[in-house]
Amino acid sequence: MTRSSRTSPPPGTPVPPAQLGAPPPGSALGSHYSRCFGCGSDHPTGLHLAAVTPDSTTVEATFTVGEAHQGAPMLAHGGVLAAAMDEVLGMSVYLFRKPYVTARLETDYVLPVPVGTTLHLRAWCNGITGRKAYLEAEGRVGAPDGPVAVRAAALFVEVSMRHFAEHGDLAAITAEHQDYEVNP
Ligand SMILES: CCCCC/C=C\C/C=C\C/C=C\C/C=C\CCCC(=O)SCCNC(=O)CCNC(=O)[C@H](O)C(C)(C)COP(=O)(O)OP(=O)(O)OC[C@H]1O[C@@H](n2cnc3c(N)ncnc32)[C@H](O)[C@@H]1OP(=O)(O)O
Repeated sequence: MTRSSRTSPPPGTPVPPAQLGAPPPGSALGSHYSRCFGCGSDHPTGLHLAAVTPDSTTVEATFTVGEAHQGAPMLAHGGVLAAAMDEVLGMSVYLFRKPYVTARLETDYVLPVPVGTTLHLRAWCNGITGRKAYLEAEGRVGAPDGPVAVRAAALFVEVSMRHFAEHGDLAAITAEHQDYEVNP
């Protein structure tokens, strides 16, 4: 396989500026889908992440680890933490106003995260080249400048809305995304 496993952009890849139509600085981002495990308000056991963008290019959210998120007794499950990172990474690339999906996600677990911990999550884009977006995120304990407990780096790949229509549920997309043309 010749596919590169890199999650950081090739040298010289530009960091994209804020896009026309991106939410203004300070905006709450809302959920992209009400039944999303990461951000959906109608998901009964989801993470219910609510994010803001301070600057139209990065995303911030908090996630308090609950009893439902345990792996070892009273410690966060690594897969749940990866899901939280995936969600904020996805939200951050969506600021560039195109649909993307996660192609590769790397997670570094730096500190154990006890139940009851509030993680301050932040995600940002390090560069976009063609369909490939290189993203990074971190989760800090207790405060935006607290110790880093989790780091993530990811490659997201741009897709068309047809991706979600063909592989998922077109009716659910049109119900919640009237702003999108599935077949532009
Ligand atoms: C109501 C419904 C709403 C629907 C959503 C609507 C809009 C979105 C709106 C808002 C979103 C906001 C927030 C979202 C927040 C969180 C969501 C979390 C995101 C996820 O959780 S999403 C689920 C998990 N995700 C998948 O379900 C993907 C499954 N997968 C595929 O669908 C294909 O695999 C795909 C499309 C990735 C590529 O397929 P493809 O055929 O289009 O393109 P191809 O293979 O040519 O790749 C092109 C270039 O990427 C390189 N590349 C590809 N994969 C790579 C890998 N793994 N490692 C290294 N490089 C890779 C190639 O090497 C090539 O590179 P090069 O161009 O240099 O050759």
